[in-house]
Amino acid sequence: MGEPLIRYKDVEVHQQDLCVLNEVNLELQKGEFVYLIGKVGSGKTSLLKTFYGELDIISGEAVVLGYDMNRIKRKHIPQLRRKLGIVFQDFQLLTDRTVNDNLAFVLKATGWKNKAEIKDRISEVLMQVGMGNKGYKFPNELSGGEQQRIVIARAMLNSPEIILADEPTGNLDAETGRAIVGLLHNISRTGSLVVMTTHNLQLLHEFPGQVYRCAGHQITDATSEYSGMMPIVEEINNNI
Ligand SMILES: Nc1ncnc2c1ncn2[C@@H]1O[C@H](COP(=O)(O)OP(=O)(O)OP(=O)(O)O)[C@@H](O)[C@H]1O
Repeated sequence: MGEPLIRYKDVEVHQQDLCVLNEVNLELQKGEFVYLIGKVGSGKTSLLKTFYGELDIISGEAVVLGYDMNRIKRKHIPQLRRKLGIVFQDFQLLTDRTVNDNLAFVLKATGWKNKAEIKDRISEVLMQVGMGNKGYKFPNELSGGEQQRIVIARAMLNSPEIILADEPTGNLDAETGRAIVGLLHNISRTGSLVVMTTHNLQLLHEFPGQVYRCAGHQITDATSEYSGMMPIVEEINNNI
């Protein structure tokens, strides 16, 4: 195995004066699909926010894509974020422009200049998320699930090594949510590390991955608890 893309050793995560998590030890590798689970307020989002420099590390060693997150300078954070795909509620689509223009906006902001290359890249990511024919639409002309696909397409634009998704299925019906997680799962198979938070434990069976649980200010590897889990429907059938 190569150098982990995210390596945390005895990290403490705070929200202002509150210690949210301590002794966080993680090594997350290329191509892994990682779930962060845990009750409301257990620290999942806070941990994700430390990965992209939104929340400072209080103590411990934290390295993300080679950046030392204890010492990273503010001016280097945009550089790091360009290598990450972020799928968060706070990063919604701009409602005053089409899908194509939303995506072009990000590419231009990250240094793309050639119009033909911008157009090609946009078509490519829209195809990848199954939205090849929706580029001309405005966000409010799309369903919640379609908008989430576009948000994922936007996160993929610069071929990030890591995708961070905070409850990407949060506002979606079960079937649409599954399709979104399926999409993220496929992206991880192409070599990106995908880290997502969820409250929907059924997903852990359908799309297996590494599972970390936040509870009692600690994070523990819970993968083995879910690797043999059976879908609820099968369990019921087998019990009849
Ligand atoms: N901006 C903030 N300022 C102060 N405290 C915060 C802030 N954001 C979160 N917290 C607190 O930090 C703790 C962890 O919150 P966090 O959002 O990381 O939990 P979570 O596991 O992601 O919860 P959820 O499942 O509801 O999304 C909670 O006690 C929360 O109240």
